[in-house]
Amino acid sequence: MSNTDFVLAVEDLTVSFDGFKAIDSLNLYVDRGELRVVIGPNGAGKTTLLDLICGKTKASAGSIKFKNQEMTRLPEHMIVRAGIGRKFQTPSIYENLSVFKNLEVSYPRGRGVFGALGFKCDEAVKAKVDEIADMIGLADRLELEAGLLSHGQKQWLEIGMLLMQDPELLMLDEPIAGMSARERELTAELLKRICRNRSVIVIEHDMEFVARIAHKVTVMHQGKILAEGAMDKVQSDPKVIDVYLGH
Ligand SMILES: Nc1ncnc2c1ncn2[C@@H]1O[C@H](COP(=O)(O)OP(=O)(O)OP(=O)(O)O)[C@@H](O)[C@H]1O
Repeated sequence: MSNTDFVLAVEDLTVSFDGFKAIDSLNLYVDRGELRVVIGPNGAGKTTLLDLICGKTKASAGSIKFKNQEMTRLPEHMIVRAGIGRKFQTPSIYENLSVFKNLEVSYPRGRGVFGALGFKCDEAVKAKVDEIADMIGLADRLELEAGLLSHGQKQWLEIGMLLMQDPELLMLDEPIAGMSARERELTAELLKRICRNRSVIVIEHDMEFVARIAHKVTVMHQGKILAEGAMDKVQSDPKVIDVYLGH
């Protein structure tokens, strides 16, 4: 494929586990500044797709281009460095460190030879922490121990930790699981702010939330794309109703 303006271009992507194709010749194109939601029944391959993009799982065949650079042969840390951030379902914050420290240690400079926790905070890092804390709504919680945050706030902190690395593509797996209605609302607002200057891929089952945030929806089924487009178009697609929404 020639160079494209897409931030992410996935082509003919396939991964087999013992002969079973969890992802089967899949094509996916994500624009800069786009918020894409991936939906589909259990086992459709949604999580596996994100695992492939972030390098956690290696493709059997096909191509994943991020800003026109091939990712499929890169190790995970190089993919992170290229600008792809991934949040898993279970939060991985440092519970006994403050919100400030959690953000500070996530600044890329902190991963040096002295270890993540050892480096000195300078003004640039502090400014970044303040900017991100503001974005995730935790500016007035900076000194609080992260373990004392609410479930929703912990999820936002983890998103903030990813944002400290300024990813151009952020991928989130079911970000509102276990959240209250108010936290869901705030998360929708947060995601809208985040995609102003980066692309976001979200896996989600809650259709009300999907409708609120998605620019475009991709429906997966059996490792392939069943439908793709605007939410209202996808929602009224008989194929989608048949395999997913009708259940
Ligand atoms: N490492 C693996 N080894 C073997 N099979 C796997 C592996 N990872 C995923 N699979 C299989 O691939 C299929 C797709 O799984 P995946 O978790 O990607 O689906 P999903 O759409 O994210 O589902 P859910 O909505 O339940 O999270 C499933 O049948 C799963 O059992």
